[in-house]
Amino acid sequence: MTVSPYLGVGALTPAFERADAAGKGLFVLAATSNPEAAPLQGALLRDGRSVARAVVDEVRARGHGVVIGATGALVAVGLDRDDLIGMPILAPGHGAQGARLVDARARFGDAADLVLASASRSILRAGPDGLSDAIAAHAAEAQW
Ligand SMILES: O=c1ccn([C@@H]2O[C@H](COP(=O)(O)O)[C@@H](O)[C@H]2O)c(=O)[nH]1
Repeated sequence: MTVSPYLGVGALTPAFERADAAGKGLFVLAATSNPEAAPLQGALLRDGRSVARAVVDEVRARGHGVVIGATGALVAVGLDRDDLIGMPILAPGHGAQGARLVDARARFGDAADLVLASASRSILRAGPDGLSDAIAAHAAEAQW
């Protein structure tokens, strides 16, 4: 499940606890793929970290995953890909939003090992008859 930290990561404690009890994981929005996000998610806190970095740090401490879009530059939201190593990452933005699955390793480096790359419209628009080919083509690109 994907959840928003806008009320503070601590406010998600009941969701973390519920997920932990079920042996599941949450993805917390940290650096989303929409271009409007960067000014907010890249804003600096009093301790010098960006909002996105603080979300990543707090979610890592709780043992869950983050949403890191595949589109904009990580540096624009105060992130380095090495900050993400070892965390489950849900990465939307592939396909219709412009990011290419073949670029995931270059974008995420060693953090790519735990990237769950998502693409929806670029597969669905193939329609029922083209769906399996579209999935196969995307899967072929997603070899990192
Ligand atoms: O940062 C984010 C977080 C969520 N989404 C959602 O993912 C899918 C993307 O669909 P595509 O067709 O692959 O673009 C959509 O439901 C978004 O609301 C996101 O795009 N970016």
